Amino acid sequence: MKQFKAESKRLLDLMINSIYTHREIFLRELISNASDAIDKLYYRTLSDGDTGLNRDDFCINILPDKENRTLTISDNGCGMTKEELENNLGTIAKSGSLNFKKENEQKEDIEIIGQFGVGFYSAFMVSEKVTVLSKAFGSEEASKWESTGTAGYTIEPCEKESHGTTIILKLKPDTEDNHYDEFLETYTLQNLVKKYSDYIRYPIKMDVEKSRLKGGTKDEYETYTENETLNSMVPIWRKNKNEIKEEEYNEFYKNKFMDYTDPAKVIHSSTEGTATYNALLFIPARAPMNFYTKDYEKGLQLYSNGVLIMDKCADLLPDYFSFIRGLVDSQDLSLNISREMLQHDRQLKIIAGRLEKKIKSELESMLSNEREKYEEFFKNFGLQLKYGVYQDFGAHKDVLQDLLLFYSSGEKKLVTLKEYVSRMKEGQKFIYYACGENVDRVDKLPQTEAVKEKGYEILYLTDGVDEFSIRMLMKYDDKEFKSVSADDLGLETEEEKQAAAKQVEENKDMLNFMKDALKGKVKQVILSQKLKTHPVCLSTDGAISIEMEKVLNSMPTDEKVTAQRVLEINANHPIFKKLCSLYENDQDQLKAYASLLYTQALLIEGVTIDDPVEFSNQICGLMTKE
Ligand SMILES: Nc1ncnc2c1ncn2[C@@H]1O[C@H](COP(=O)(O)OP(=O)(O)OP(=O)(O)O)[C@@H](O)[C@H]1O
Repeated sequence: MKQFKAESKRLLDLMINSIYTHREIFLRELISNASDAIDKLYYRTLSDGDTGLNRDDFCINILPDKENRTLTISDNGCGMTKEELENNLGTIAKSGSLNFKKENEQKEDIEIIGQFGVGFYSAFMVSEKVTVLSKAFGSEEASKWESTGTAGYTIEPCEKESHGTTIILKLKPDTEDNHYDEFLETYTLQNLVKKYSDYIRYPIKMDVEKSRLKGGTKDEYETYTENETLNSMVPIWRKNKNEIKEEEYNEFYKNKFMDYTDPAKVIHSSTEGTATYNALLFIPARAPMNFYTKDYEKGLQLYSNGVLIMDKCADLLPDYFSFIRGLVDSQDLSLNISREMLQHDRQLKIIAGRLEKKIKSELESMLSNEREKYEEFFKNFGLQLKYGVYQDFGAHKDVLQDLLLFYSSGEKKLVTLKEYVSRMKEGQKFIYYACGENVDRVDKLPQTEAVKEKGYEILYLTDGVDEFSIRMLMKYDDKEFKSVSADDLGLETEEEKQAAAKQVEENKDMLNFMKDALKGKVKQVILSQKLKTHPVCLSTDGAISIEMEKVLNSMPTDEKVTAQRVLEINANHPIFKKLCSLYENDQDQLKAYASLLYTQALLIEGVTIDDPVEFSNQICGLMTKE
């Protein structure tokens, strides 16, 4: 049988130019390799007993050299023999690290990063020549591997004092669009280490030039060089919860997610089993400025073995919890070659599912134990939860319904649906709600009179999305929601209903006359069952309410919707008698009255009226009538 031959040159070309989208990750890859090499030697130390090595001596060094345009990354890890150099760096997709992992599978705490055998070649994205000097631990000889990329490589013996590997990158010349020399800037290198390799477990060091006040002077400065450790090494999320102080979490959050305020809540969880991960999540104390805009990007940082894989992994959070900031670190992820994407999202789905449950239970416990704090949270992010109920055709309503708060007419504060139901009166069939711009306005709505008179609580819905969410919920604890503007509020007895029907029948002609006078603006004019002292109000027939009409029509589309309006008149109000008498004696005046009453009802609902000037003239007409 013939063997396939890897077209090395083409493969390398492919590798260099198409695997990675950000060339800056070459540094992450080389540092990860160095960390793997140190890990391997360290494990050997553990199993072979005394090798004369001390864990504290292990480190990775970065050395930029602007004059020669080189960037050197060196480690004092296991190093490579000539054969290993040949095997590992001469064969694309050959990973010594993967072999090591397989051979040491039974050992605990192995956190080797490499697995694909391609990361090293990312160096060619920024380098015209790569030189590797390596000396295997315990060997006397060192070798030099050198390559300019697709043309091949050379290996020859060389001098190297101590064990480990030194990689020298000769950076490509700058072009108009590509400034490779940015990788020689201290600032860039510091940032890249912080971004991708902050939690590598060995120190990553670099000489950094600093300035200080010259001894004995007050305003003279001198520069000096300090060998600085660039990474913080210990990921706070891997520490034991009991050992972390609140301030430590807060500082971490503020630095990492660039917020000025301490988070409202820290959620730190570690899980083993089907998915092993550490998660450190935060609920911000305030919604970011752009939170409710298109610009806001949800997602958690995703680390694999302490190396940053993705800055905003959206799949880890459902939209309704998009306010959560934080990170997840897992060894179990199926990474693809570039570590820029995940291969299969099964593992990710399991983690996301667990996180969702965890976030929900944290919110629930905040709601029961820290009510004030929860209300503050709800002020910031409640809208997102309400959108969540409405989104995806209500698929998430069960998850979210107990996290919602609405203002209650009875309690005069925010209440949960559960609390509302627990206080429902005997015989109360529905959960009542009323919509409007703000609590004060809703409180004054004439439609609320009859329900209030019964001593029933009403939920005041003041956000545009509220009624949509409530309609999506349909029921809570088997109790239907009912708008106070609905035609049948379920408040009357059978006799009351019959008496009302009789009264409507008796006044049918007048009510129809008024309807015609309003020229199609209302579907019906009826005698109201919900008004007690107020003369008039508006209700709707059909699926769209006045509030929904307002919300839908405020959206930037050309299509406008209209709620089917019903004008309700209070038969117990003196105006009713007046209407009856006008119907008998002055039908022209009745037309004007119908229009006036309708406009008043619109104003009460907070709907802009079409012709305020005409309204004003009509009122003045009445005011000056002798
Ligand atoms: N600094 C180093 N010290 C010792 N061995 C190294 C070093 N860098 C690379 N190697 C060896 O070369 C192999 C290939 O490295 P490369 O970065 O291409 O792949 P990898 O790290 O195994 O996998 P991945 O593509 O997932 O990063 C490694 O598996 C390792 O055996």
